[in-house]
Amino acid sequence: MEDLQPIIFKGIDPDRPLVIAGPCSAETEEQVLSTAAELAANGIKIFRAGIWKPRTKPGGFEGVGAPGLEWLKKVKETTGMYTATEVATRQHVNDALAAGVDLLWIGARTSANPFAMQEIADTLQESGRTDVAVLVKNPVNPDLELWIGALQRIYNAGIRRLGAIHRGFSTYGKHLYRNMPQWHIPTELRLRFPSLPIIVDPSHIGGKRELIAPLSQQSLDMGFNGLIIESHCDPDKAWSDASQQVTPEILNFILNTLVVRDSRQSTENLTLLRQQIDQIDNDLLETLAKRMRVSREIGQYKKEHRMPVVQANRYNDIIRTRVTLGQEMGMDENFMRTILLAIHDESVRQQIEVLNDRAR
Ligand SMILES: O=C(O)C(=O)C[C@]1(C(=O)O)C=C[C@@H](O)C=C1
Repeated sequence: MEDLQPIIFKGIDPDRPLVIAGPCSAETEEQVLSTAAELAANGIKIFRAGIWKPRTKPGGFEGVGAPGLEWLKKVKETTGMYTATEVATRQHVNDALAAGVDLLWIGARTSANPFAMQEIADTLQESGRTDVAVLVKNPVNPDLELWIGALQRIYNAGIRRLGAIHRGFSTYGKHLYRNMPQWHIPTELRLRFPSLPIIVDPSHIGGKRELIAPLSQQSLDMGFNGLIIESHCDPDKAWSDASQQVTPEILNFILNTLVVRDSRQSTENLTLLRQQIDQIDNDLLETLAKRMRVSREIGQYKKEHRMPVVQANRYNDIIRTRVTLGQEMGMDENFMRTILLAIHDESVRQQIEVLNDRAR
C-alpha cells in the first residue's frame, strides 16, 4: 500500500485532524437534518449517519435503509457538508455511490469477514468509482493481519484515498471501555504503513459520553489523524447507542478544548536527545549480549550436570525482585514483566542451543 493519497476534501484544512460527526443511525428525516444543521453551524464538514445497522441480535433497530440516502442528499444540499455512511454489501455500495455519498466506511463485523470485504472491493472496482474515500474499521477481534488484509482488498480494487478507523476490540464481560483500545495495534499499523491515515472512534471505544473527550485527546497525542464521533440532536432519545452520543453543542465544546499536535514540526532540536537514546540503546544491547554470554555459561554447566534448563524458582525470584525494582524506578509492572519474560525466553533458547551443540 505504497501510493496512498491523503484523504483530502475541498474546503477542509488538510493540516488539521479530520473530523467526521453525526448520529449513530439516521432515524428520521427531521433528526438527520436538524443534527446536520447544528453540526454544520459548528464547523463540522463531514456528516456521518448509519443507514444500514448491523445489530448483534435480531429485533433491534436495523437502520432505515435506502430511503435514508435521500436524507443524506438533503444534508449535502442544505448544509454543503460531505456525507459518510457504512456499507456492508454490494447493494449498499451501489446505493451509496449512486446517492453521491463521499466517504464509505466498512464496519468491524464486516472487516472481520474476507468474503464480505472482497465483495465490497469488487463492487467498488466494477463501479469505476475508485475516487471515493474508504475507511476500514478494525475487525472486532484484535487481529492486525486481518485488518491489514481488509485494507489491502480495498487497495487492490484501486482505492487510493484509503484509511483505517480504530474503534477498539470486543471483549467479554464488563470493562471501563466498551471496546478495548489496545493502542499498540493501531500503533503497529501506523508504523507499518506510515502514509495510511488512521481515524479514531472514541464513541465506540468508550461506549460512554464522558470518555469521548479523554480518548479524543489521547488519539491526537499519539499522532492519529482524525476522529469519528457520534453526535445526535437528542442523544438520550437515540434509537441506537444512546449512551455514547453527544449533542452537537457538547461535541463543539470537546473539539474546542482538544490540543492539536503539529506533525510538521521539525525534529532538528531533538537531535541531541536522539543521540543519547542511540547511545543508551547500544549500551542496553551490549548489556543484554553480556547477560546472554553468562547464560550460555550456565547452560554449559547445566549440560555437564544434566540439569534442566528452566529453573522456575530462580525465574520467579528474578521476576519478583526486578519487577519491584523497575516499579521503584518508575516503570510499569506489565512492561517489566514483558521485558523480563522476553529476556528469559531468549536465555532459555540460547541454553538449549548450548545443550544441543555436540561440538562443545
Ligand atoms: O539461573 C539459571 O539457572 C539460569 O539459567 C538463568 C535464567 C535467566 O536467564 O535468568 C535462565 C533460565 C532459568 O529458567 C532461570 C534463569
